[in-house]
Amino acid sequence: MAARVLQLAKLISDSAATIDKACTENGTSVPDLDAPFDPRGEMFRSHAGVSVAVNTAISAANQLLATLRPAPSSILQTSSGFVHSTSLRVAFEANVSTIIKEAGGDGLHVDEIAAKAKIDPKKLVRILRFLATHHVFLETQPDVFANNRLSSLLDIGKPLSELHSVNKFEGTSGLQALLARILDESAKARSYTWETLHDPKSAFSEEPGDSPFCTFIGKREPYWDWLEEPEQAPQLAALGVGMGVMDSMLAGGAILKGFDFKSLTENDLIVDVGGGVGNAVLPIAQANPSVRIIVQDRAAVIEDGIQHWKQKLPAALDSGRVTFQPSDFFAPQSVKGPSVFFVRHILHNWSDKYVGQILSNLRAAASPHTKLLIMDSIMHYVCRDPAGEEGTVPGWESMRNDAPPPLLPNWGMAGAQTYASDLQMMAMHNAQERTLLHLSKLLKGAGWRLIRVHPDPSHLNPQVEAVPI
Ligand SMILES: C[S@@+](CC[C@H](N)C(=O)[O-])C[C@H]1O[C@@H](n2cnc3c(N)ncnc32)[C@H](O)[C@@H]1O
Repeated sequence: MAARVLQLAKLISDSAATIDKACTENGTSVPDLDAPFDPRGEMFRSHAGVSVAVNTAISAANQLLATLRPAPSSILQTSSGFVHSTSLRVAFEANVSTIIKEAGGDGLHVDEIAAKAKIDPKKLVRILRFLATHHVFLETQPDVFANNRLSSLLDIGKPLSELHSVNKFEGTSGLQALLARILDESAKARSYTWETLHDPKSAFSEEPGDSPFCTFIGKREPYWDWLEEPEQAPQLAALGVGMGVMDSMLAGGAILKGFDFKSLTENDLIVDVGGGVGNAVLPIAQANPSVRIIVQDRAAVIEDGIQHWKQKLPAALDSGRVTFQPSDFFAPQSVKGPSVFFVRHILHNWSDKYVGQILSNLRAAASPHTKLLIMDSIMHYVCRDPAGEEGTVPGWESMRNDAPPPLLPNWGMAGAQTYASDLQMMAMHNAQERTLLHLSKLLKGAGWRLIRVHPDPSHLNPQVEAVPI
């Protein structure tokens, strides 16, 4: 009997039928894996029922793989997961996708790719073959490689001749900038996770200086401080652009589908706390031409932010409606009683001890009418959720949407990105993503009450709303 295997296979074939029917009815199609990435090809995901069908198929396919593959082979494959990131880094840093694209035609011989990349073709070919086996690049003829949907995302979209500049990511979607950081210092930091968790000096620490990243660089210097070293200028610039990837992935102004930013008037003020270059509030400023916005961040980031807005929305800067302000969120907040304190991708960079300080500083500056809006991933248990008191918060029900058995309740591989992000926070900052219950307790401890969750259609960035107690 292989009842479970048949059950998983049926979930996959039923999902495929749902996707096919939706595409046929809407005149769209599932993009070809062998063709370069085109954002318009993602249209099919918005048809009714398709996103659940896609998640079901992804979750079931991975469970089927784990069920059918010999267990020793599965665990060996998992143990060498780093080969994916190291191989991807070689292809990325050597600009292989751009070299292939600029050559035109149906693919390029590895000797020609390697000559342009100035690396040994005998070594490069094995890396490209490993990646092609995992659906990144195509080997169209022996030793000839072409771009496919995944490998084309390694191309920054600028000519090869411009890819040596420090600001090569400026003006891009940010995906490649983020890849650059993940494949470099993040990957290296993560490989020191065990050493850091095992060492009595760092094992139970909540300090950012005790992260696996610090073990890797060999000094207790938190990531944000390291980024400010003059020799890390390209890394700092890339991270600023990389943060914008969340916005390009949340196409269609998804940030505006949660909290009602459009109802704010010229009497309202949003303070984007730790706002970086102001990527998160840019769509808000575009959609609402009245609301005033202050973007606060470390002094080192402010000038990048101003330059970013000079390109994207100069009128907002010129009118003074949007301003940048150097600020430290561990010091008392200088802006009192704004309409909204907006905190995106900040709390997940800090351990509970520091999140308590950030939230308390904001609470001390809040008026009774101030709303606190937090955007971070919300973690789910892998098992079914017994839904404690957080289950009564408006919006939570539609966010916690368990997968049907025999799939993992948290949708397994279909939702795995948030778990990777959680461990990324551990590696770089000794910090974490949180469950709603965890966040609710931290809010309460700092004088805030959780009142609503605005689920995000893409599940990447729900908005959590709180008010002063
Ligand atoms: C992950 S980024 C998020 C940026 C922005 N909120 C967004 O969503 O695009 C974290 C930001 O926190 C800023 N930051 C780190 N420590 C800070 C501090 N003590 N005070 C203010 N900002 C800080 C960093 O400079 C960085 O821009």
